[in-house]
Parts: sequence; C-alpha cells; structure tokens
Amino acid sequence: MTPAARLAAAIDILDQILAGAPAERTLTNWARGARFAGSGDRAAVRDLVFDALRCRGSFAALGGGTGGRALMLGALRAAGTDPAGLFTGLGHAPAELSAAEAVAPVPPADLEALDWPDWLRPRLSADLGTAFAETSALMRARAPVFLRVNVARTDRAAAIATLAAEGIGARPHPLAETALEVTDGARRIAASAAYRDGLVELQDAASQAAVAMVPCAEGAGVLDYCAGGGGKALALAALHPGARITAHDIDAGRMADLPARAARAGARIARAAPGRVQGTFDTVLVDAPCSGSGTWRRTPDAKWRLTAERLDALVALQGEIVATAGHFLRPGGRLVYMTCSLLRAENEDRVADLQTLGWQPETMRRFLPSDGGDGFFVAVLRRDRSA
Ligand SMILES: C[S@@+](CC[C@H](N)C(=O)[O-])C[C@H]1O[C@@H](n2cnc3c(N)ncnc32)[C@H](O)[C@@H]1O
Repeated sequence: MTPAARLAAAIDILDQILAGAPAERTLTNWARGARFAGSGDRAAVRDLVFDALRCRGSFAALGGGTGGRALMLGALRAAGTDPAGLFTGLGHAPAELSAAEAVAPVPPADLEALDWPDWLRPRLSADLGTAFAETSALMRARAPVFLRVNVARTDRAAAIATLAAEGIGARPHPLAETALEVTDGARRIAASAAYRDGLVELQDAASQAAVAMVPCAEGAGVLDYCAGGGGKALALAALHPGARITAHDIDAGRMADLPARAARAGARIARAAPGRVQGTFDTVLVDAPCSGSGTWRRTPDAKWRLTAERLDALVALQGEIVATAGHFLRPGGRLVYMTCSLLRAENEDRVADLQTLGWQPETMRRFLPSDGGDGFFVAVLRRDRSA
C-alpha cells in the first residue's frame, strides 16, 4: 500500500471507531478484508489509528474537524507534513483537500492538554498538579513494551540473551528488578520460545513494581480477589514461590487462561469460583476495576468512552469490592489496593475512605508515565487493632 492508501484506510477505520465500534475489532475486521495489505501495511495503519485516538483532541484542532479525515489531516500537520501531497484523490489516496481544508488552523497554545476529554481535563490537572503537563505530553505517545522476567525460572541477563537469540532486543528497566524494556522486535514476542516457555510475560513495568510492594512472607496465604487473567497473581508467584496464592474474580471467564499461563510459568495458583472464597488470608490484593486512565496509551479509545457517570459508578464499585475483600483477611493481615488509574477519586480518595473504616496505609505509591511505565497506584493497608 502507498502511504496515501494507508491514510485512506485509517480514515475509514477511524470513522467506524468514532461511530462507536471497538478499536481492536475494527482493525482486525479491516485486516481480514484487506488481502492486499502486508504485515508492514497492517502495522502502519494500526499505528495511524492508535496515534489518532491518543491525540484525538489535538489532531482535531489541527485538522479542523472531528471525523477520521480531519484527524489524519491533523496528524500530518502535527508531523510537519503538508497534507496536499498525500490527499491527491489519485489511486487509493484520500480525496483532494477542499478549499477550507487546505487552510491550516492556528494551533491553540495548550495543544497537548486537548488530548484529554473536556470533562476530565480540569480534574486531572488538579489531581496531577505540577505533573499534569508532562503526563499529558507522555500520554500522547505510544507506550513502551515491557516484559516481566519470570525470576522463578531465569534471571534478567539470561532472559536478555535468550530473547536476543530470537531477534528481540531488551534491556533492564529501573522501575522493577524483574522488568525488561523491549527495544526491538516487539512483534516477535508472542511467537518466541522465551515467551512460550514461560521465561517472560508481557507486563507493564509499573504493575511489576507494584507487585514487588505486596507484603508476602514465606509460605503466606494470598488472595488475589480481582485476579482477571492473573497478571498480578503470576508476578507474585514468581517473586514468592513459597506463597499459597488463590485467584478469584467475579467473572470466572476472565480467569479461563490462568491455568495455562500458570503451567507455562511453572507457578501454582489455586482458583476460587466467583463468590466462593474459603478461609482467611495473610494478604488480600484488590486490583480493582477502574477507569484504566493510566493505561490509555495502550487503549486510547477507552479514554474517550469514559464518562463522569461511569467514573462515579466505578468509584462506588471499588468501595464495595474492597469492603467485601477485607472480610477475607486474617487479623493483622494486609490489604493491598491497586488501580491502573491516574485519578485521585480512584486512588488516594479510596484510601481516605478506608481510613475512616479503620484502615491505615503503611505504604502508598503513585506511578506516573514519567517513571517509565503506565500510570498506576498501590496502597498497602493494615487495620487498626481498635477498629
Ligand atoms: C483491573 S482488572 C484485574 C486485572 C488482573 N488483576 C491482572 O493483573 O491481570 C479488574 C478485575 O476485577 C473484576 N471484578 C469486577 N467486579 C468484581 C467484584 N465485585 N468482585 C471481584 N472481582 C471483580 C473484573 O472482572 C476484572 O477482571
């Protein structure tokens, strides 16, 4: 495909996503129908679409509209490329520019802040304070790809060598002892022997750093109450091979792949059916359902779907889940609350609520993209004996 034909494909895909279609499925459907598109074309079109979703507000301002065509115009202008050279109407290129489109709008001063939804921008600005501008800028770019080295099976140096032999470049990342940042060949990971043999897993570096903060003595019982696909449970099992870990999720289907993932990693993780957790635990981990705002570089369409009402509902749900999960702690045990959110309402405010119920934070950390990984939050809490 020519660069102009890729743009035309991206415009069409973006229009479907902007009309409400899920981004991943829309891209997959396009790729299935586009037999003429090679793997390089598919990757390039995907990048155009995801970049435009991440930078939807600023590209719209530069493109003079809100549809797929305006977003691609804006993307070209943001990159310093004159769109007239590609919007030619020739072959598979997008139609020629209209007289109005040919005039580049004057970019507003706070261009990067436009890439947050209007209703959320003031809240995030207040929540992030002096980190708002840098976070806004970083969240507009593609996220790095991170691997977690399964330290129960190998170490970072050996994992780097194994990956290199398969054409995948990786280097240690300072955020976590287990983290590697992929520098080359990310698309080869899923098919690599290192991945298939359970030496590495895909996991964000901030998630890995948060798991390293989970208190877990030798032989401790840990309940991962919102285990989903088991990313945190698997990371914990690798760090603490002696721990007795139980995974639970309200949606059993989300844990369907966990046995296979655990087998690949050589980890032992028990599963509890929804609502059927038995006994008490030394540590209860709540990786709560949240806005996902810290991960919006990877799922940029979710950024534009979140509403104030949905956020309020999530905050209420987080309070309910943590209250229920707390019942499974033995006296003196630790409750660990995590989200992949940048928002105070889902993080510090939830901890403040827990404090009114007698929980005291022992450790608390907010991770920002400037730390290298996704936005993430973790608090380790202990209950007052008197409460
Ligand atoms: C952030 S995701 C978990 C991600 C997972 N821990 C991982 O590392 O891959 C949140 C999970 O909470 C689950 N969930 C939502 N409501 C719940 C509830 N009331 N009780 C338990 N789990 C719940 C969702 O099904 C979802 O899998």
